Amino acid sequence: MPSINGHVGYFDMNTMHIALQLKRHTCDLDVDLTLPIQGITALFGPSGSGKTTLLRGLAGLDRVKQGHIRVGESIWQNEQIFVPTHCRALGYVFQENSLFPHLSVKHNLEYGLKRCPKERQQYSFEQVVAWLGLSDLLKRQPHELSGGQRQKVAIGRAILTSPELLLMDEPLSNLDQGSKNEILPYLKRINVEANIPMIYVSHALSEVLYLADTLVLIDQGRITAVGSPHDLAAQLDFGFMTSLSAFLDRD
Ligand SMILES: Nc1ncnc2c1ncn2[C@@H]1O[C@H](COP(=O)(O)OP(=O)(O)OP(=O)(O)O)[C@@H](O)[C@H]1O
Repeated sequence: MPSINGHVGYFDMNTMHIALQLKRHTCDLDVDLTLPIQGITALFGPSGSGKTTLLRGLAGLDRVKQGHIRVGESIWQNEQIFVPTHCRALGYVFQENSLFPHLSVKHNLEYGLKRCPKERQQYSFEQVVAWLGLSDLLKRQPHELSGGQRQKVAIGRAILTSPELLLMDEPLSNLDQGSKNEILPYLKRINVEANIPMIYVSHALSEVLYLADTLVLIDQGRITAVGSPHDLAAQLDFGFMTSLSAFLDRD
C-alpha cells in the first residue's frame, strides 16, 4: 500500500492530483485539480493565464515550492519529495522545434527510445513511425523538414520514451492551418492506439473542441471550470468563448 509522509492510504490509480501554489509578481497560480489519467485533457485559457506555468510545474521543470502532485499512485511532489523531471514518466512536446539539429529523423527518434529502459518500452520504433507516417522522412535532417513534420517527429520521440503522461504545450501554434489540420488526427490516433493520456495546452478553441475529452478552463492562475467540452459548452456563454478564441487564435 502506498504511503506518503507516514500516512498510509489508497490512491486512485485512474486519477492525478495537481495542487500548485506560486506567487510571482507577474503570476499568482493557485490550482487544485483532480483529473482522469485517460483521454485528452485540454487546458484552455487566455494568454498569460498560467497554462505553461502549470504544465512546467507538473513536469518539475520549474520548482514550485508549494506543490502536491500525484499521478496514479506515483508521488511526484509533496513537502518531502521532489522527483526530478527526468525521473517522472512523462513526455513533453513544446511549441518550438526541439529536435537535435545535427541528428537525422531516425536518430532523433532513437534518442527517445534509448531514454527508456528496455523492460519499460511499450512501443516499438516501427509502430510509432507507422502511427505518425514518418517512414519516408527517416533519413532527413531536421532542417529538411516542414514545421509540421518536425513536430510529428518531436511527438514520435516523446512517445518512444513510453511516457505515462504526454504533456503538449501548444505544439501546433507555430504551424499554418493546413499543417494543423494534418496533425490533429494523428494526435487523436496516438491517444487511442497508444493509449497515452495527454494534457494539451492551447488557446485555439477549435483544437480543444476537436481533441478534448476533458476541458479545464484557466483564467488568471485559477481553474474556473472542469468538465467535458459538451457540458461546459452548455454552461458557458459560447458567444464569449468563440470571440475569445477568435481573438486569441494566432492563425
Ligand atoms: N519565469 C517567469 N518569471 C516570472 N514570470 C513569469 C515567468 N514565466 C511566466 N511568467 C508570467 O506568468 C504569467 C503566466 O504565464 P504563462 O506562460 O504560464 O501563461 P500562458 O497561459 O501559458 O500564456 P500563453 O498562452 O501566452 O503562452 C504571465 O504573466 C507571464 O508573464
